[in-house]
Amino acid sequence: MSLREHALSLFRSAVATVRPAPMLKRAMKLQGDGCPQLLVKGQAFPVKRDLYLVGFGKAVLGMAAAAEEILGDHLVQGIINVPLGIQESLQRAGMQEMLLKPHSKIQVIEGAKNNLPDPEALKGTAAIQELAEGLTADDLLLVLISGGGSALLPAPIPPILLEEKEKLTKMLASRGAAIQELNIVRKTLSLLKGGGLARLAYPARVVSLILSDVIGDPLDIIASGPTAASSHSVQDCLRILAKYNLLHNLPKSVETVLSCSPTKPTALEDYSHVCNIIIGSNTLALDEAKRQAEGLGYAALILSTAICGEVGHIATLYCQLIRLVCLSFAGLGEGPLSDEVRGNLLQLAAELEIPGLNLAEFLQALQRLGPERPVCILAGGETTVQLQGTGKGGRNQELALRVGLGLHRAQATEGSSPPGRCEIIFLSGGTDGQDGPTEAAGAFCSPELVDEALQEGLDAEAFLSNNDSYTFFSQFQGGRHLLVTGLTGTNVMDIQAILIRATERS
Ligand SMILES: Nc1ncnc2c1ncn2[C@@H]1O[C@H](COP(=O)(O)OP(=O)(O)OP(=O)(O)O)[C@@H](O)[C@H]1O
Ligand SMILES: O=C(O)[C@H](O)CO
Repeated sequence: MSLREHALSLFRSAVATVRPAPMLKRAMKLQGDGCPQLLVKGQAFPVKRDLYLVGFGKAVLGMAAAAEEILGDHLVQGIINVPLGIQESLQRAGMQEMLLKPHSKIQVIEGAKNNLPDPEALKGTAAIQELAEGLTADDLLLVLISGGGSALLPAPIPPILLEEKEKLTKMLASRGAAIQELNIVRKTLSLLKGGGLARLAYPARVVSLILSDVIGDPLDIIASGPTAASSHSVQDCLRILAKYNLLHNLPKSVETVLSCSPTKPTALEDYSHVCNIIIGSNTLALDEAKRQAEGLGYAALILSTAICGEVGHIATLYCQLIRLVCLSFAGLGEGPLSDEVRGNLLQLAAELEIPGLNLAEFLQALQRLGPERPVCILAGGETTVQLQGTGKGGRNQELALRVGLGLHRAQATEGSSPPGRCEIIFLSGGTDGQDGPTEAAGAFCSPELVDEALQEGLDAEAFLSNNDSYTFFSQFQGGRHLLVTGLTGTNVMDIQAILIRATERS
């Protein structure tokens, strides 16, 4: 198998492990007939009367199908908001287990085309809101939450219009706001986000099962925390709007809502009826990829599950890591050249502030690896892209193209192939199967990409400067380097795999 096939198979197995059905079945059970109890990760919740289900997010269809199977007749009614086209896409992909059965008690509403709130998602949200409002103290509400939930549960506080909120979030995203910042703003302007759904469902017991797509798994940020106490205030929102220079041209309606927002977050006591439980994350997916890589004969290391920061800086980080491995394969793991690369990497890591990353320790582990076995470096997280151009792309394709360009430049300055001649493949992909508003999940690259593209008349750098990575990869070698999986029905952020093996020296 080629490195590329290995990378693809690692990506696929990482995604398979966080598919909704196996994950939900591992996490939840219904126990006892007379007085049934819902058991979630060791916690018991008595089902006193009726059991309801709501959900929103890219992975929620499969989560709901698995939940309905577990809950059986105890489930009275459910409503879920899921991405537009997901049922057809999963059907086409033969992923029947992610679809609801024909006489399901769960109503499915599809919306949020291209991960943006729309009137369909608004309609679904109104139905969820009505269901939550009608619950009593003896009811239990199971809430299924996954990434993409923010766009699928829009409820702008009047008089804010949906289009106004959409425009503002789009502007924040395009100026490089991180998901934390984006969702702090969304929470402030929404009825159901920031714990609003849990408050509406009171006095019913609320149990939320959450598939995390945010670094560090923060309950109040994932899908904008509709069932979690928010630790943020209107001042945090104002600070973010000021940071991105948006404070001075806000719509009147947004100004009105901001001026009436409570200055303190809601008290924790208001959430004593709620239990939020993370059932899946990027870590779970990367652990599986590592296991698979080892099975394929690689010395595999996980760099971090919290990769974040500007895409260009992360590309540099990966290029330098690749260089270090190649130097080590060439027997130059110790010496001035490697020391220089290590110094650059530590400097970069200090600037990037990737949560929990101990790069010095990682580099030591890397140094201990010999050239006998191929090396696999795995990482996960979510980079940010500051859009400058008008092209089509996503952060994974942009990252792959930048890494390709970086490896090419390094070769050009060294005047030869990487020392010791290494075969290298880099893959970056979104576990949801959709990278930005494109049909691809991500892309592969290698150090040869830039030269090969030039032979086809494609200038990688020009595409990058227009944020047009998707167009580049679609045209280059007939789209061979695009990672196309279709919607996967799950979502635990992005995954990167770097595979390197030593080749014969020339
Ligand atoms: N032309 C482009 N080139 C590079 N990145 C882009 C481009 N257009 C959009 N993006 C990036 O794509 C991201 C939005 O993609 P997507 O809708 O997949 O978001 P997401 O973060 O996966 O959504 P969620 O977090 O809700 O699951 C943003 O980070 C945005 O900067
Ligand atoms: O929906 C959202 O807000 C993002 O996917 C983060 O969870």
